[in-house]
Amino acid sequence: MWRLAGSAASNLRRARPFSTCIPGPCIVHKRGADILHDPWFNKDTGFPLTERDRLGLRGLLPPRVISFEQQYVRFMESYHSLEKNTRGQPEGFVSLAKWRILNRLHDRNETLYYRVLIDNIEDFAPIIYTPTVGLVCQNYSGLFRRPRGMYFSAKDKGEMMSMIYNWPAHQVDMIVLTDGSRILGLGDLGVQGIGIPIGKLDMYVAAAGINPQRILPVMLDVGTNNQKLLEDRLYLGLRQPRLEGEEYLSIVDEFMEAVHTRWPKAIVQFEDFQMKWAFETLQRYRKRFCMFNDDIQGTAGVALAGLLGTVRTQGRPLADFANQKIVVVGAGSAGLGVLNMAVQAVKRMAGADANPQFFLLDKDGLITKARRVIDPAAAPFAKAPAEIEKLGLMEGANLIEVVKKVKPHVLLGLSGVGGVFNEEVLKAMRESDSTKPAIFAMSNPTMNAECAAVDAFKHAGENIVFASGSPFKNVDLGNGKVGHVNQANNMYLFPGIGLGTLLSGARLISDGMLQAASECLASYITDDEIQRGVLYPPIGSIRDITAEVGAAVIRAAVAEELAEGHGDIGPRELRQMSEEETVEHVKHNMWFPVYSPLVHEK
Ligand SMILES: NC(=O)c1ccc[n+]([C@@H]2O[C@H](COP(=O)([O-])OP(=O)(O)OC[C@H]3O[C@@H](n4cnc5c(N)ncnc54)[C@H](O)[C@@H]3O)[C@@H](O)[C@H]2O)c1
Ligand SMILES: O=C(O)C[C@H](O)C(=O)O
Ligand SMILES: [Mg+2]
Repeated sequence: MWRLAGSAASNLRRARPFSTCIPGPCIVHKRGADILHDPWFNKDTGFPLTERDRLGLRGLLPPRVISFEQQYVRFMESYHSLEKNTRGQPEGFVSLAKWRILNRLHDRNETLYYRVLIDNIEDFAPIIYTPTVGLVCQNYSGLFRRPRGMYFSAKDKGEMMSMIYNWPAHQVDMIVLTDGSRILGLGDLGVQGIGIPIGKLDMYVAAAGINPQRILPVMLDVGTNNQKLLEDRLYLGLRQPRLEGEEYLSIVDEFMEAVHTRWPKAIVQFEDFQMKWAFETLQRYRKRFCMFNDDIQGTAGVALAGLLGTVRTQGRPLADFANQKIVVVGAGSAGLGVLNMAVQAVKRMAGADANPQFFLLDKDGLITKARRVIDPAAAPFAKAPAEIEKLGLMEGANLIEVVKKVKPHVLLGLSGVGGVFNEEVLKAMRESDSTKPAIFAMSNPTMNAECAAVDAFKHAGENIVFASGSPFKNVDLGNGKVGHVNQANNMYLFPGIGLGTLLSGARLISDGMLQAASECLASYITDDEIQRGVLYPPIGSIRDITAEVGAAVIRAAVAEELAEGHGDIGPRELRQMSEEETVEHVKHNMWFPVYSPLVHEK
């Protein structure tokens, strides 16, 4: 019987798996030192003596066998002493040191890595995901020690069909793909953007229980337009300007064909593509491949769930969403994705003729039909000049004017510009027509957030509802009152979208499946939580919420007759499952990190 000390022990106990599946033996095709160097199978000092004999490991490890639980405690102790030893150091330095220690474990022993990640997700998500992952991408070429995932470059044209077979796993379920052109709000980071697919897939394992042997982060390196990187002698990507037009698309086409040939049912999540390619590739592939764009579609679902929550915080019926005045700052892939989904929701609630009160701004101010050059994707949301003249506004009006004149219920930022919700803008939100004005500063990472949580409560008032894309601490409002900070991040949906699609066996991801995911997230929050300004569940319960979202996606796929089944479970069985049974089915299929007995096979 082992004993654990302090919080490491309680975390480990609290996070017992809800999955009942007992892992069977795992077949390995290697022996000896090769196993110790393979993070998928390595157990470090945790190999039992019988296994050491069976796998040719005797003598390659110190004699004492250390249990999984002891290894866990040991890691957490070294993590906590790192925290102690770096106290008072600059924030970026500390975050990178934490990322390094986690990354070393990731490279060495994935089972232990994912166990500590799942059990401590609240503390570790800000390290392996936003905001630290942004810093990691910015410094990737210098931090690089070992490769992770696959790199397809413009120089590999014509070779991808054979290259895809270089990946050692027989089966891949989930791929996250980027071309590095718009990494968070940090711009074009070229090959260094690979950190994002890695972080997203870590969330897939932690939140959705996707087996880490079946995930694949991919970088499509078509060059970079980041001059600083092109001049950096340590830069690890192609030192050439980005491919454009047909040349670019032919590279993405070739990659998608190669993936589809080897793993016809793998799901591809497009991540952090600059806007023009984000929309173009979504349109190009969504009917042919099982894919989605997380920044357009995942973000939209999370934002819509939060927007519906804000209607509830005002004590109004959900149908009142059709009357909400929402100012969206940022007309890129994320902002337009949100508006598309929000308009669809209004039309469902108030009929096709409804005229949503949504206002869209980009770097040139309020977008109206009077604008000379307008992006086709933004055109449907451009206001008619006559309509806004009534409010005393005109084409290109700046943010402060718009907020003062519109008095919006919600101010939502997806601009990538840190601090654009300045003191004046936030103070103007005090005149909002809502009893509970909502401020969503959704841009990432932290320094690119439109405002910090503390400033939002200070300037816009204590009765606001606040959400940000990157985590902020709750705000102490004095007198025992707390301003709750929500994290409006697509991490609440993409893992469930991927897992639900996988288990449904659908060959494509429909709008209905995405809408079901968003509605499921929206309905997860109780009235009591809503009263406290809580719009999203705590990240500590992300595995639970992902199971619910996954089940909602499966049921939508079944209802639309897209579900073809997965493994032993066919479409008929899926159709016959009740709502609760579907959730149980999803939970049962979530991978959970424990050491499986290893059996060698040649
Ligand atoms: N919280 C989340 O889940 C989430 C999801 C996706 C994207 N994001 C964040 O949203 C941001 C934008 O992402 P994107 O893919 O839409 O980028 P994008 O480059 O496609 O779009 C950015 C938009 O912001 C506009 N903009 C720039 N400066 C502005 C200013 N001063 N005022 C008003 N608008 C301005 C641009 O004109 C453009 O329309 C990034 O920081 C990203 O990290 C967050
Ligand atoms: O990566 C995130 O944290 C969210 C989102 O996908 C983004 O691009 O900012
Ligand atoms: Mg993204």
